Order: sequence, then structure tokens, then C-alpha cells
Amino acid sequence: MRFNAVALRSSNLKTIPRLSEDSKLNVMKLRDKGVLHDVFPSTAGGEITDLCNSSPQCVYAGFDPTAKSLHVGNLLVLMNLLHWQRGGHQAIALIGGATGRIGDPSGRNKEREEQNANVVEQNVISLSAQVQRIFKNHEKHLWKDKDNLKSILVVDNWEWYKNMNAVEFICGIGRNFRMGDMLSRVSVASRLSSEAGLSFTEFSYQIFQSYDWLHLLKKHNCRFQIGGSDQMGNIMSGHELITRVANKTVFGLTVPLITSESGDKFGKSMNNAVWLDPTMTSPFELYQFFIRTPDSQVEKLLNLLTFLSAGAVQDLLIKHTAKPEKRIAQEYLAEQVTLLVHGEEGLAAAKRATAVMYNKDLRVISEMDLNEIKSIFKGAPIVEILLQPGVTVQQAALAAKCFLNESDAVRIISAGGFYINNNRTQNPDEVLVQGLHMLHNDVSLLRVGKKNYWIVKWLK
Ligand SMILES: Nc1ncnc2c1ncn2[C@@H]1O[C@H](COP(=O)(O)OP(=O)(O)OP(=O)(O)O)[C@@H](O)[C@H]1O
Ligand SMILES: N[C@@H](Cc1ccc(O)cc1)C(=O)O
Repeated sequence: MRFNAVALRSSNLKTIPRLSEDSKLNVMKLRDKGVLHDVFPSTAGGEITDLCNSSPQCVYAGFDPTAKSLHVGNLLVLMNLLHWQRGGHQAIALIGGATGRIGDPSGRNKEREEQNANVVEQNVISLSAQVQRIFKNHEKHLWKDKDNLKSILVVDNWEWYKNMNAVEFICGIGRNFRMGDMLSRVSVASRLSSEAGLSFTEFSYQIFQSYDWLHLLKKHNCRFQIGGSDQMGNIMSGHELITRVANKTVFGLTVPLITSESGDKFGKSMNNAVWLDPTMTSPFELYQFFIRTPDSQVEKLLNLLTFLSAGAVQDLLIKHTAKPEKRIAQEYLAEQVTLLVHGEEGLAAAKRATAVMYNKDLRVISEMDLNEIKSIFKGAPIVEILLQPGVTVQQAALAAKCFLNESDAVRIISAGGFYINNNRTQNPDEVLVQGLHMLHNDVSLLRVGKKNYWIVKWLK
């Protein structure tokens, strides 16, 4: 899988004025890195700068628990919250225990399936823990400054809807929304003109996201909301509600959407997510995903998903371009993202797995337990074989069912298509040796051709 980030539109750049280096939140740095896509209201750049320079601000971003994990697309929004946190501001991650059940129509061409309340509840728990873990990893491994960071606040909007009276909500909040404005949102208009249409439930979504902002404004003086660029319609609705009822100016910021090569938004709806949960996308797979970034994309992703300044990205690219085959830039990107998402242990596991897959490093495999080997070679059959003295290469391969019959085994092994622990083994009658063919953990990794693996656990 590969992905592209939609480029920062130059027209938006003008609206965000440059900040002095000593500003609390150096928006200039974010702008130079292409991390900001849009600002609402579009002329508010100066005011945002002044507010950020004058005192710590509060910012929030929401994530709907429609899966048990966040994904790489969401990471861009989390990175933005982290930038604010680094600037001394209070960041809030809102997990939409209520909105996740309603379903945001933004960026969707059909109605979402109704979510089971228990599943949503479980997802809220796992997303909250995931966000906390990422912020912890950041503070532990990527924040070298002596200043303390304000802890991330994780809230669930089910908290303020669970006891809400429907009539009071419609009378008190619904009244402030004009049908014309609601119908004009891209997420609504595009669905209304489609065959799939739009239910009242999804149509009402923008009211809930707007009320969330109002709630957080009242409770935490939260004047900023950030989200992917598909969230601009919902953010504008919230802005309108607050302008009507709260006599406070608030601001929306969006980040570019990360898209696949075919231009689809990377996320749950498109079934192309790269997950942040290690049981869904292992640290090794996440690491490899970024190692495979094409050269044409790597600058953009270094800017979006690492904390390197725009200048430092350029320096790294100069080194990279001198020896592109070494993939220095991709390696840095993969390391930083894996460290942020999975911590030091996850990064170490990803590097160990990379060594197993791509080097003949027997030491690495022999230090792994069976579970780690299984997670690297997902889908490879695991075969338990009773160890007989004098067992040969051919006997082991047949016992593991690497070949259909003896003649296939002899032919393919002799032709050089069979490997034990990543070493080509061409003599079918060679007797297996402990420590070489059978590793210290009593495991052997058998391979036929380039990609077909069998994991053998020897029983003694
Ligand atoms: N590919 C992406 N690039 C940048 N931001 C993204 C991407 N995918 C999601 N986001 C942002 O992450 C935030 C949370 O999104 P959400 O939890 O609804 O995930 P999602 O993948 O967009 O879900 P779905 O595909 O079900 O709509 C939103 O601000 C959204 O715009
Ligand atoms: N609507 C956002 C998630 C969200 C939920 C509630 C909010 O208050 C804000 C944002 C999305 O689907 O991506």
C-alpha cells in the first residue's frame, strides 16, 4: 500500500501569518511543513497568532469509535494535537461514543451500518487507551525539551448525551441551525443527490459535532477544533452555533487528507486502513509500510508525520539523494512513526522482524519466541514435529508438508528452491544440525521459493 498526501493549497498559506520564533505555538513551523490545509474563518490567521502568543489555548479533535483502532490517517490529526501540546497548549482528544453511533456522512457515499452499542463502548475504551499510549510514547521517546507538557485530556461525548433530554436538545440547540446551511454542506448535498440518499440520523450528525464544541468551549474554554479536511463542513456548523449562542470567537483548522495512490482517503470507510493497533497491523508491518514509501512521497510524509523542521527534512533529503538505495529518508520516517505508535519495544520488534525477513541473521530468529515468529510470518503454517535422530532435510520438508510428494521435494531442493532459516539447502540427504538447522529455541523456518514459509516447532 502506498499513499499520497494532498498538497497544501497555496491560497490558504496567505491567511496564516508568520509568527516570531518565540511564539507559543509556532504556526509558521507547521505551515512550512504543509501540515495545515485550511483555516476557518479564512481571514482569522492574525487573530489565531495573537491568541496563541498571548496565553495557552485549548484545542480538540474528535475520533469516532467505528473500529477498535485508529489508523495512519488519524495519526496526522494526532500529530497536530501533539504540535499544539508542544507549544504549551491543552489538547483534547474526543472519542465519539455518541457520534460513532450516529455516523458522520462526511466523505461517505452510503449510509453506515448501525453500530452495536456494546461494540462502540468497547471501541471507546481501546481508542482512549491508544491515544494515551501515543501521547506517552511521544513524551518518553520524542520530547527532549525540559518543559513539562500539559497531559492530553481524553473525553467521550456519550458522557454529555447519555442523560440529555431529546425535547430540550431539539428546542434548545436544534433551533439555532438553519436548514439552508445544513443542506449546503458538501457531505449532505452530495449524498442527497446520490442514489443512496441520506437518513435523518446522519443528516443530524453536524448538530452533534457542533454541540460537542460548544460543550468543550463552556467546560474548557476550547476555542480551536482540528480535523481532516473532510471535517470542514462540520467545523463550520459548530462555528455558526457558537457564534449564535456563546458570544465567543472560535476557530477551525484542518490538515490535508492522506490518500492512497488511487486518490481514496486512507481510512476505515475505504477498507484501506493501516492500523495503529499492533494486533491488527503489527509494528513490523507498520514499519515496512513506511519503508516502502516511494521517493516522490517521502519529503511530504517526513513533514507530516515526524517532528523534523522543514529545514531538517531538507538536510535529510540531501543525504538521502546522495545514496537513494540506502533509503535513509524512508528508514527515518519508519523509525519515527513506529516509535511514536509502538514505543521502543515495538520499534525493536519491527527491526528484528526486518532482519529475519531480509537478512540471514540466524541469531535474531533464535532469540525470538514462537509468538513473535508467528506474528512476522502471518499465515505461515506452524507444524509440530517429533525430533528423530538423524532427520534429513528432505524428511523435515515432507513432514512439514512443504511438498506434495518425495519427487517434488528432491527436485525442488536440489534445484535450490528450498531454504532452512533463510539459508539455501540443496542436499536433500543432509542431516539437520542443532544450532544451524534447528535453532536454540527449537524452531526451524522452512521456505520454498521467495515467500512460502513453514514454521517448525521441534518436539523433544
Ligand atoms: N486519511 C486521512 N488523512 C487525514 N486525516 C484523516 C484521514 N482519515 C481520517 N482523518 C481524520 O481523523 C479524524 C477522525 O476520523 P474518523 O475517526 O472518523 O476516521 P475515518 O477513518 O475518517 O472514519 P471513516 O472512514 O469511518 O469516516 C477526522 O478529523 C478525520 O478527518
Ligand atoms: N466527525 C469526525 C469525528 C468527530 C466526532 C465528534 C466531534 O465533536 C468531532 C469530530 C469524523 O468522523 O471524523
